[in-house]
Amino acid sequence: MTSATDADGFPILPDEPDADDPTRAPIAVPDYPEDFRAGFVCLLGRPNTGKSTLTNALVGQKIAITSGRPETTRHNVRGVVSRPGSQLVLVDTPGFHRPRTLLGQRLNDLVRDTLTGVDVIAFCIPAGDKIGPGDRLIARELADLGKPVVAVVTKTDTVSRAKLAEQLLAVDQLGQWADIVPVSALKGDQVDVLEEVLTSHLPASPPLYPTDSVTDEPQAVMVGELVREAALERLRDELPHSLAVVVDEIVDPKTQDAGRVKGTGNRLQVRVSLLVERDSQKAIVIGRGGANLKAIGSEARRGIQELLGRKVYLDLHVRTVKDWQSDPKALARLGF
Ligand SMILES: Nc1nc2c(ncn2[C@@H]2O[C@H](COP(=O)(O)OP(=O)(O)OP(=O)(O)O)[C@@H](O)[C@H]2O)c(=O)[nH]1
Repeated sequence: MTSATDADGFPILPDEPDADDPTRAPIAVPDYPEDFRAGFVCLLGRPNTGKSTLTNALVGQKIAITSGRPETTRHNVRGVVSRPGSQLVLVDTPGFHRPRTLLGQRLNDLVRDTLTGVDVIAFCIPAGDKIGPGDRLIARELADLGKPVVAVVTKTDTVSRAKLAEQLLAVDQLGQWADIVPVSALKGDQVDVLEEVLTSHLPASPPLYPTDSVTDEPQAVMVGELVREAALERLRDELPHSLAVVVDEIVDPKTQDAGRVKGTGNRLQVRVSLLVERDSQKAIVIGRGGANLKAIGSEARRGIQELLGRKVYLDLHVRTVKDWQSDPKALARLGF
């Protein structure tokens, strides 16, 4: 077992969880109604079309990186919208664009991989942008997928009603859409309608993520993102897209039984698993003498403490799960 300590001398445990350790128990999914709907939604569109902002508006918290510059989103970001009768799992993809560069080609492959695993696709087209070859390219790709596609006309606050009506017509003529929804993520306009429409295209399914806490879930997503970002930053090109992050649990010793970690005081205990597909990747993530994992842990802990506004004990584990990317639903039930 490789072990490392973080900057405060607390252990960062990179090995398999102890099956008998009660703090490692999977998160229980509570009872759900029989007609519960749950599934994956992929937000798709050219760069800068408002996908990240819309993800944030749907989830209700800032979880994706947004910026005025195109193509800032380099990896999938998930948000979970839990309601009493439904659960939308949002997958935010990199911008879909013409494969001019190898990196572009890789991003497009990633987009296609993502699309095969989702239940409904939301295709984002800004209200004020003329429909161009990029949009037609995406529309063609989507036509062959056999999945419901909701055309989302974004940034409606930037145009007049007449312009919006014109754009809705143009979008209607662009392809076969399950629905067309105009929305302004910035103003929060029609975001609830979009949520309803997307949910209507989900299959009957038990919740894919724990539903007990609507407000805690985005927090866990953000914690996971911070760990993932720290890992990608540290590992750069060594480990491209086969790294997944699972937040196993967040325990507050002030209000919950804190388990068996001695010497961590009142720190929030955050347990996170890094999933890789091969043992060779596991060795990369851990690094020599645990150096990579230690650096990832320190960097992520700084961000998590800033996010949550309190001291955190971060417990990182690296696990090999063969081909975790191939079955998103099975993975979701594993807690991913
Ligand atoms: N006025 C207005 N601006 C918006 C709206 N949604 C997004 N924007 C702006 O459009 C720009 C791009 O938004 P993002 O959400 O980063 O777009 P994206 O599609 O995720 O971009 P990539 O990561 O490059 O693919 C940002 O400057 C946003 O503030 C909206 O509803 N109204």
